[in-house]
Amino acid sequence: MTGELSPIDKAKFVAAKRAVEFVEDGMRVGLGTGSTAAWMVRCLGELVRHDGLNVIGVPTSTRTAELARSVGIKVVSLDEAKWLDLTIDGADEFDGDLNLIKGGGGALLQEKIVATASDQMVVIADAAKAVETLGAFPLPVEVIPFGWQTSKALIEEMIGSLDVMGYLSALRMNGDRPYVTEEGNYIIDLHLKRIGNPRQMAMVINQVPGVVENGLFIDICDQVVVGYGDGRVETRDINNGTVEESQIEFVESDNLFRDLND
Ligand SMILES: O=C(CO)[C@H](O)[C@H](O)COP(=O)(O)O
Repeated sequence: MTGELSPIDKAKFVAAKRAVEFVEDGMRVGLGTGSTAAWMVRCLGELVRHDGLNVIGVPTSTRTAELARSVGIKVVSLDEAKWLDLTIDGADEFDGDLNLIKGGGGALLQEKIVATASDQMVVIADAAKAVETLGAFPLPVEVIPFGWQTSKALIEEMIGSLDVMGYLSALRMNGDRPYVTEEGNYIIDLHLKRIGNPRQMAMVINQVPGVVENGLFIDICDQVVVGYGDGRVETRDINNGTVEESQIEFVESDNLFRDLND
């Protein structure tokens, strides 16, 4: 079964497997969205079903909620949980300060709210997500549909004076229609190539009327667990500056390795 996994899936899987070691009995856990987070939900489900781990999950999207329920994790809303011990989520990019770009999967708003409501955020990623400077991945900005073209023009105007290499922006599409988030909003992807000052960028973008949130996660992430295709895992901790290395074994399991296309 594991022979069917690509190196990138193996990297995502081992990062996820290591990250669920952070989950303790009785915790309320934010469950991220995306292909790496889906591995984490499956790994957590295994611990719930086979080891009797008692956790409550707060999902960041409908697809994560469905997956979590299907693997046996009890799911509640953030308002029911109120505060979380830990959130584990993927990212599109992370830098040396563990600042992130998120939202490639369109769930940035719920992801940011859930991560911010957590004592600890652990990001899981394959090594290709590590960058020196954020911005090669287009920065998603969630805007309300009303007047979105005006918001887009204002964003371009405001970020034009910041430390970036380009400021092309594009409305995210789903076929021939705008992509619509779970909150009914649109996403504008900013092709900046390089974000010299992510903190300033995040603040400036959120000043534009119509902007709901942007995909820059500044000072939110505590640890990044980086997976490699050969099973190696590095856990980088921003609070104590440590990098811990470990090796994760692939354990064949029909439950874990199904739905690879999630
Ligand atoms: O921010 C996200 C979804 O909004 C994802 O975490 C991000 O896009 C990474 O996804 P993947 O693990 O599939 O590469």
